[in-house]
Amino acid sequence: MLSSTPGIAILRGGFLRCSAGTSSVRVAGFGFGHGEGQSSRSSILDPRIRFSRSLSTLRSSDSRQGEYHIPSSRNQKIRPTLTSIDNLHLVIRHNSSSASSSSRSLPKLTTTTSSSSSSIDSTPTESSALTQTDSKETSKRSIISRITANLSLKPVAETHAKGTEEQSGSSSVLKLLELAKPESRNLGIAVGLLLVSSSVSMLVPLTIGKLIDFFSSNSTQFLGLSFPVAAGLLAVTFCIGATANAGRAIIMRTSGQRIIARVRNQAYLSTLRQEPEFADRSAGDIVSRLSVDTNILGDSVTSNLSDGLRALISATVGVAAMFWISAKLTLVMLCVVPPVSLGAVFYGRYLRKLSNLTQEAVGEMSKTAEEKLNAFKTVAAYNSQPLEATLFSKKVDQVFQLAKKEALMTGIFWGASGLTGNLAMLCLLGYGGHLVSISEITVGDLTSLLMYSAYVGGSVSGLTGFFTGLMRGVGAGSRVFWLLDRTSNIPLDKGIKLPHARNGAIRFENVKFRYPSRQEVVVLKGINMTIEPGTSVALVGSSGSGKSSIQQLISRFYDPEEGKVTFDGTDIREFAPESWRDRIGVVFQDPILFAGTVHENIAYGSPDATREDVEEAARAANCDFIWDLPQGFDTLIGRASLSGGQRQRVSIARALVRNPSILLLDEATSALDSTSENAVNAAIDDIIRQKNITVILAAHRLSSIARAERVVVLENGVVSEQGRYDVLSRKEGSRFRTLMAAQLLVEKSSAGIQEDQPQVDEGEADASSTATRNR
Ligand SMILES: Nc1ncnc2c1ncn2[C@@H]1O[C@H](COP(=O)(O)OP(=O)(O)OP(=O)(O)O)[C@@H](O)[C@H]1O
Repeated sequence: MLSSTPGIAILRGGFLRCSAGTSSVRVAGFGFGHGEGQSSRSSILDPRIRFSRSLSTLRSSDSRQGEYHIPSSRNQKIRPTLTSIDNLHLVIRHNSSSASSSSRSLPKLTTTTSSSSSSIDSTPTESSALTQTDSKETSKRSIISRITANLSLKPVAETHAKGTEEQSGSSSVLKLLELAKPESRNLGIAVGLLLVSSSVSMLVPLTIGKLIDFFSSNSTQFLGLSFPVAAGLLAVTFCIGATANAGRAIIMRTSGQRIIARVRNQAYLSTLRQEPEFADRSAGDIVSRLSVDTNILGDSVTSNLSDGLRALISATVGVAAMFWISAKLTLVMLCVVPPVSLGAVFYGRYLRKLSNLTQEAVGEMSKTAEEKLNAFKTVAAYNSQPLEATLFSKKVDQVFQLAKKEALMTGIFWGASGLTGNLAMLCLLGYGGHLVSISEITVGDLTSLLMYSAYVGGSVSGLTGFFTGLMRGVGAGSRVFWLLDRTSNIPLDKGIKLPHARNGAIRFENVKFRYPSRQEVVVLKGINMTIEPGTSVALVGSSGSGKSSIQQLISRFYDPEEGKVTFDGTDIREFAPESWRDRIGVVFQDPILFAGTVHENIAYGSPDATREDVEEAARAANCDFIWDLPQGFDTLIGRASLSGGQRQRVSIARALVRNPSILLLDEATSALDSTSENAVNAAIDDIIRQKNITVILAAHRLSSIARAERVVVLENGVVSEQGRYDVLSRKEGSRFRTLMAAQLLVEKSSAGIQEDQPQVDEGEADASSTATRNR
């Protein structure tokens, strides 16, 4: 079942077949992200790479003997070569239950000896589920369900299987059709109208041929009727055709737009439910998927489908009519179809590939522009316009190069198919003229044939356009579906609901963490600390020591790589993130305001907050300035229409209005002047004194740190010291004193030398300021 050789693990037996000669997988060097959701396209498609990634995770996260379940959908032959693990005891089991889905859940580590596996990534069980409903969660859920219900769509997770990488062509076509399903009634009507309008337009060549024969003969009958009656009937028929055509176009376009709207809403909802890291990494690309790709996709399932159907009907009816007029001539014409169709298939495939590349390049371009436009003032202040223009133009050039390739291919294809069509027409004229001269067909028949062949030619090129459009839609679809199908690494609604009444200590137990996007840096190397409910803790440490990271782990924007964060004794991974985050108020270092009124900004995330609640929170956060604004709380503000300090205070009010039981303040007073800082600190003091909110503040300033009951000093990824502020600041040689030396000195000198102030020697102050300069 397993083989354990220093450096090499060979898998065989009933778990995972292996054989010599299959390609080996080097574990070292694969920089995969933490968790399944970070996998690249190839890693999902290629089980060997999934396998290697899993091993690399195992290597980095657990050096104990362990049984490691690797989800694999194929019974693959694998011979992995472990380049840097010695004496690894490995059991690899082909797990049929996980094989059925392309699971993205974090892999589990279980002990080999225990039959009842003790999972590190424990999944919440039904028995531990708490039934108390949270009204805020319910209202949020109802908003989401309203969005999806209005669009007659099931929630993302139900509609699609678990996240897959970008779709293959056939599955995208199926999904494309699935998308059009809710519109099937409308589309059915449109197809009916299309049949009517196409049939009517196919009457035109026949009528013209008959007209020529009618006028070139002495007959009094046209189409078996008197000329005026026949002409009147034809006019009515053409009117019906025109009405049907208009109806078809209206219905098709409206359905298309409805499909686009539905996909956009779904894709955006799916994006919002991803873990923050995902959006940080690919915001520009997501915007491009939501705007450009959805448009292409919508066009593909409606206008393109409609044009394709019309072309198909025209071609079929046209060919039938041609056969009816002259089978010989028609056969001559049809010689052209196979080469054109073959060309269309190759061209369509090429176009699909190109379309994917183009959309990716457009995504990159949008990302670049978006990033720089968001930092417009920085660009202007550093006169970086030329540099930015150059960077953007490089991205534009990538799009242009791809468009050029497409233009070249399109030109060649259409030129060649046009030439083939014209040559066929010449053959038709020559051979048809001969048939007229031997009276096998009339001039009118030849005219009708010529017209039908032009119609059929047009239809064939329409079908080609349909095929290439479909391929383009499939390309765009795979990008949109990828977004729709992606399952978050931290699914918002998975887990138990946390009742508001429940409170307890937050405990970090040997927490190790690194950012998925920067695997080489271990930010937290084993954090252990306990924060009792209703107490306040200041996280102190040099810049980059991990203060914000700790707060992000508490918010569950990320999960630890090892160890756990518990609340009231329960791993916070067991709580549904939505329900857990409802307990938390966060004030970020760089608070963001949205376009809207001050009231809306403070009530953001608390839809039930009344004006009184908002005003109370604003008062507590010392937002006096709001009352002086022209329209008070109804004043419209935007991203940057308040000062930094005002933004920070609004942000504190936003956190307080949630009535949180945990308040995370990340440098919450860094943008405030000393008067405002004192006022906000006084507000924080009040909160701390009330003892019903656990306050965790990351701070550099002594004035903020001193408010907290306890100080936790972070150094080199671990807690190097913790204790009460007054104790640490007085303790000779404490890490805290060394870190704060410069500030303690300033404070001492500004306050005059007081007996009760901590004594800091010059050496410490120098060391600290030198360290700061060096950094
Ligand atoms: N999103 C991210 N992706 C990758 N690395 C990150 C990310 N955010 C922070 N880091 C890195 O993690 C480390 C800890 O950062 P963190 O923001 O937690 O420090 P901090 O103590 O809060 O710093 P500061 O006091 O300057 O705010 C730093 O080395 C930083 O570069």
